[in-house]
Amino acid sequence: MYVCIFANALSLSINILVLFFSFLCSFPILPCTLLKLTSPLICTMSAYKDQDPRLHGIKTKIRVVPNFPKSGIMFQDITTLLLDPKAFKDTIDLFVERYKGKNISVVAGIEARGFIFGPPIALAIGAKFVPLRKPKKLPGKVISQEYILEYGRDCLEMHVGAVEPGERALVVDDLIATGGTLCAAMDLLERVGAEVVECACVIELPELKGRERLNGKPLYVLVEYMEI
Ligand SMILES: O=P(O)(O)OC[C@H]1O[C@H](OP(=O)(O)OP(=O)(O)O)[C@H](O)[C@@H]1O
Ligand SMILES: Nc1ncnc2[nH]cnc12
Repeated sequence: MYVCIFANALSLSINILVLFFSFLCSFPILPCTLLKLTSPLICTMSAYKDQDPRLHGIKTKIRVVPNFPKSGIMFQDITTLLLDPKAFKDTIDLFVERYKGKNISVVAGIEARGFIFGPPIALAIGAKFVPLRKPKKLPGKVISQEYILEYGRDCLEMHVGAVEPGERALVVDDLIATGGTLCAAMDLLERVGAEVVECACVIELPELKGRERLNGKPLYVLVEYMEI
């Protein structure tokens, strides 16, 4: 009799499991939801993978100019995005939604295009804005960091005293290519004792593998551009 009760219980459990899985399969959307819940890395590093409806509009407003400033470079021109107030606002809003309430006290923007996106984000999240400038532009005492670009060499500088040890910083730029610029920016901030919480860019050129140069520091981008 006990064998019979056990066999019935087993068969009931199998039936419940079969019913549960058939139920899951009748909702094709569910596996994506589960993937989102179980793999935050995939979902948080590139907003595009989340398919926020605003992202398509942003991507379509970025103009690609072949062979600028040098032959072979596919230049990502964000000036066309700035011409569209909705797409520009959506860009800022997406970053603000991500960083509001994260206790970030400093937004460091990289010259020149990080100066366009950084200040509105800083104001909206209640942080100060610190410009990281090209050499000999800042009048006060500075610290400097050299780096190598997709098309040349450059250097970034930051005012001494602009950022205090222990501050939580967000680095903002329009684009990551090789990652050299973001590395230099993070080096400057970490040299004065700040904690870089994340780097944020509108565009990533994934083929240049800049993300891999950031020593595991999180990078959040809105759109990716593949050259092929
Ligand atoms: O990931 P990386 O290979 O370092 O390249 C990214 C950097 O290149 C571009 O700036 P650029 O140096 O052309 O300066 P600009 O904004 O002053 O024109 C871009 O705005 C980033 O700051
Ligand atoms: N392809 C690109 N477009 C715009 N800015 C860049 N900085 C480095 N590479 C770039």
